[in-house]
Amino acid sequence: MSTGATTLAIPRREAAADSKLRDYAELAKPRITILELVTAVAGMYLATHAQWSAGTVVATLLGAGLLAASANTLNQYIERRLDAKMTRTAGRPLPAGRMAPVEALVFGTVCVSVGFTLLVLGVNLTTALLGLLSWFLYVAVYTPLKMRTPLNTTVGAVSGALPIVMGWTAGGGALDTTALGLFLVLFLWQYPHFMAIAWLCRDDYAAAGYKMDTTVEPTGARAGAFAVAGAAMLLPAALLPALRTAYSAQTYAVLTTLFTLAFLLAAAWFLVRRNERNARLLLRASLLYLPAWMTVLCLFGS
Ligand code: HEM
Ligand SMILES: CC(C)=CCC/C(C)=C/CC/C(C)=C/COP(=O)(O)OP(=O)(O)O
Repeated sequence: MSTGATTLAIPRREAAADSKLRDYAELAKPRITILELVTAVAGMYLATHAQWSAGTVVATLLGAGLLAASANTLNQYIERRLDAKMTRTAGRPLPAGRMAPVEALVFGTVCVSVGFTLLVLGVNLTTALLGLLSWFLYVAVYTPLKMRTPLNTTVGAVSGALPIVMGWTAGGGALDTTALGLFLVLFLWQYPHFMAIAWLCRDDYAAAGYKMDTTVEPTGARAGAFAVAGAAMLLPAALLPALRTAYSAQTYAVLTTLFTLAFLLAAAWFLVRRNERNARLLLRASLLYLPAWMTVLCLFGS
């Protein structure tokens, strides 16, 4: 009998360790963090034309990844009681009670310390400071502002647009017009991306008391207008990073203009008919737009 108890005990322990690991991963919001890291790789590729050292790539990804994981963890630590009120987030480790808040606090603090140190020592000071700025804006400005004003989105968008610039400076790029162009594309892209989500999750946001564009103006017309404005301004902004390039800039300009127009169309369609289907379409378009733009940028814009 005791043999049976032993064989059963091991898988249970493994399962517990596995679910603990999954909880830590969930604190880092892996899908957002991974896409952020992909943008950093694109920025770095552009600066180095892939003549990069493996050490710098690893240090940049690890450092930026730890900073993003920390920011997302501390955001969930601060919002643990509010997350419990929203269907979308109630199952997260803290609101669901699977993890003690102090555990998340320690994890978030360790990640930001290690991540920042890694960027200072293994990459360069500019990249480390940009990372710290992004972390600070997300944790200390964006997160508390969500309860006060819909302007929170603008602050969140600055934070979310910095990792591509971090990749650029990690690869030796200067804070010049190319860096500004990269920043602007990511900054503007977040308006259609988030206005679609703000519409889809408006009941959740209202239940928790968040001041989002779709809770302070529930018809969604304002959110739709922001989505269209963001996508429209992408048309000139997306051309900036290719200004310094030679012959292939034309191919880049044509392709980027084409799918920015498609993105704009999805935003306009959402503004005109604000329903679940069109909001999902716009969200999906946003998640396709970024990889498409980065691919074209790396192939033809560098
Ligand atoms: C103002 C800035 C932003 C806000 C407020 C925001 C908010 C959100 C929220 C609430 C979700 C979850 C949607 C859901 O559960 O259905 C989400 C999904 C996502 N966001 Fe964002 N986001 C922002 C910027 C970004 C940035 C900068 C990136 C990466 C470059 C990003 C990448 C993603 C990805 C990959 C998803 C996952 C979609 C999925 O679950 O399949 N977001 N965003
Ligand atoms: C290098 C570094 C520090 C990168 C940070 C990147 C980062 C986390 C950007 C913020 C993007 C953003 C505003 C997401 C939404 O959070 P939310 O709080 O609205 O999402 P939620 O409702 O799902 O919690």
